[in-house]
Amino acid sequence: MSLLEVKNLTKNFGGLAAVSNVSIHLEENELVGLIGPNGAGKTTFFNLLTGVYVPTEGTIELLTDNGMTKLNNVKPDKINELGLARTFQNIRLFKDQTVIENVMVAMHREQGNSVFSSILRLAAHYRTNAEMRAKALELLKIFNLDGIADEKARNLSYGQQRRLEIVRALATQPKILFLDEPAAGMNPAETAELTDLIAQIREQFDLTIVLIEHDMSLVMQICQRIYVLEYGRLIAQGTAEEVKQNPDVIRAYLGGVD
Ligand SMILES: Nc1ncnc2c1ncn2[C@@H]1O[C@H](COP(=O)(O)OP(=O)(O)OP(=O)(O)O)[C@@H](O)[C@H]1O
Repeated sequence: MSLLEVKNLTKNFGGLAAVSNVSIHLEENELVGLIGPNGAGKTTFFNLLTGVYVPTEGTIELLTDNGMTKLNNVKPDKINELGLARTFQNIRLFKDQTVIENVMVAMHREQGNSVFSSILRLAAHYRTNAEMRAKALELLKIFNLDGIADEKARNLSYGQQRRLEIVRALATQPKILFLDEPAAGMNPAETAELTDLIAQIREQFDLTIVLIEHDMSLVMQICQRIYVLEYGRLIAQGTAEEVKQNPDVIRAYLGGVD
């Protein structure tokens, strides 16, 4: 059984099929790339898997303690609780809160929707605020952000803000992490550092990671499998080598759409 099974997923916006009949599977602890020209449907696909959009057709099923559980129609908060976390193409931080506050808010979210139950569970989980802070600092350290934990998020460099977004997603203790263009706007040195970090957190947290990325070298370097979308349809899948040589992929990219 796969960790996540997506079958014949379709999302129509009026007459436009942004995602059309796409089937994929994700296994435990793998790093998978999702690529394709601009407008191919990559972000829409993430939005479907994380509950932002309800699919027009098809099914999304996650392996949980109760077997395969259907995620169609499940709200984003609940999906997050079930173990799916994501970052966004446009950075979404609480800019006027500090770096560590941004992480601690995300840790709260991990505990559920109801404030009351969240407080009870939090109390059991992290007995003190200090304990929670220590946990947040541990995560920040991995991303070399612990030294600026008390800085306002808005004062961080672009690359640091992108890394903080990943820490926030990790703070919800996901099984699957969806990263939407994590290296966008980064310089080559920052991108190389991020590439290593993504590979490292997969190991360390036993995660499955799905990556949308325009930086092909990043995708080709670290992804074990790659899915390619074009005009909402899945046109290829396989290893980096297989995908690179696929005539449909070459045509899609040389077609000048991207
Ligand atoms: N909420 C929406 N309403 C209408 N059309 C939408 C909506 N969201 C996306 N689309 C359209 O669906 C198609 C796929 O968009 P999407 O953003 O998923 O592509 P993408 O592969 O992530 O592109 P990019 O690489 O540019 O981020 C595009 O034609 C887009 O204009």
